[in-house]
Amino acid sequence: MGVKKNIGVLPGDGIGPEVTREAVKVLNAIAEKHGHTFEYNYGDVGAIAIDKTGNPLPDETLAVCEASDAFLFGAIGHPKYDNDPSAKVRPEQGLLKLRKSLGLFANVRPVTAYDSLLHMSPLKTERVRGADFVVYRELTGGIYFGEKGRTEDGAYDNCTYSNYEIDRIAHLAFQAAQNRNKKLMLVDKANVLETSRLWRERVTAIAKEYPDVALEAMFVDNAAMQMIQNPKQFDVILTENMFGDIISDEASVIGGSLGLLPSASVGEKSAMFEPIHGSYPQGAGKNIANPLATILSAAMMLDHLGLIDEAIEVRQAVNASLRNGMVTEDLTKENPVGTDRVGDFIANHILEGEDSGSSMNIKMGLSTII
Ligand SMILES: NC(=O)C1=CN([C@@H]2O[C@H](COP(=O)(O)OP(=O)(O)OC[C@H]3O[C@@H](n4cnc5c(N)ncnc54)[C@H](O)[C@@H]3O)[C@@H](O)[C@H]2O)C=CC1
Ligand SMILES: CC(C)CC(=O)C(=O)O
Ligand SMILES: [Mg+2]
Repeated sequence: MGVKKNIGVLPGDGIGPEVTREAVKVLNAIAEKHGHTFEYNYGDVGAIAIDKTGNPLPDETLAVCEASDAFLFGAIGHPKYDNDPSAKVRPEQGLLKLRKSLGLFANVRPVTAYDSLLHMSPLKTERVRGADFVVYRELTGGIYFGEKGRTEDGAYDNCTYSNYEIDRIAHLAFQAAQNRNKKLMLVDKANVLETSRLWRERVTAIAKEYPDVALEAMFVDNAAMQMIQNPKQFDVILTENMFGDIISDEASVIGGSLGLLPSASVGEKSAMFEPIHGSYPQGAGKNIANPLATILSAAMMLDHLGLIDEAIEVRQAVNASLRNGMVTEDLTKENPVGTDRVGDFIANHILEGEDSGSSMNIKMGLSTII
């Protein structure tokens, strides 16, 4: 029987509107096939919201998110702010405020080396074949949210973490490891940072509640190198906000493009689904952006909404697009197709295609994460 869901959509800036459009196209195909009703409510965020209202996260947008069962987020950011360090109001504030206001403390970023894309990775094929891990990035604490400011001759950004902020995401990461390969890697800088020492203390104590999970810790500088050298050693990575931001962009090299990595940003009451990439302003309006990260984020949303088979169908259709070379120019030099054609292919495959089995990991589903 079909279900009815209220889905928020925040396209944002740059390529955001183009990639969210394709994700909605794919959700519509799922709704049509399964008799679901997805009602979409749109909101402005980022530079477009500043242009219209002066506020990067207008109250109406927050209300759209609060009223939704789940919402999709495209990307924010515009060169006019990137090139003006003195701008007082910035698009990024909209995203940070959204995450904080809705308590979206856990950002789950799965990383997969797709067999059909191994040739795209700049890394040696055998090094990445089978790589499959997930980053649990803390999303509402740390240096992005600490007090910041200028002094007479300098500037500061404070990094703080409470026990509570560490514990709640640590439990989620341990539970994810229990559902996967039972390995958890804490990534920190405990040789230097007091906050990292607190992370080690708390996570080591919590590990006693998960005796079936092997906990290890690695300094972030080493982890950045190991991720390229031997990505297959990782199963679940747990880390703080900024380290998670940086190493997950790095991890996209394993798959072959930043345009491939989806994420879920979840909390107690709300859930947002967002590609890990930004607004890629150089690609905006050219129909060249890879929509797969956003489409795969929509698949994570379907998992979250309890539509597990539908999420699998989306991932199988994505895999079919990769196998068939229906990909944007970041993934192929030969006959790339446009953003919209990738979405068309995936939507049509859902409605008409057959798929017997997929090599794509489906353990990324939130049902196994939270
Ligand atoms: N979650 C968000 O909304 C984020 C927003 N930003 C903002 O985005 C703007 C641009 O930032 P950048 O550092 O250039 O990061 P970016 O992620 O927008 O782009 C970096 C590079 O990745 C590639 N790329 C990204 N998304 C792609 C896609 N879907 N398809 C194909 N290639 C893709 C492009 O080669 C691009 O030059 C800035 O204003 C920044 O603040 C940056 C990161 C995250
Ligand atoms: C505006 C940034 C904090 C967004 C970002 O880079 C991210 O969340 O990946
Ligand atoms: Mg980032």
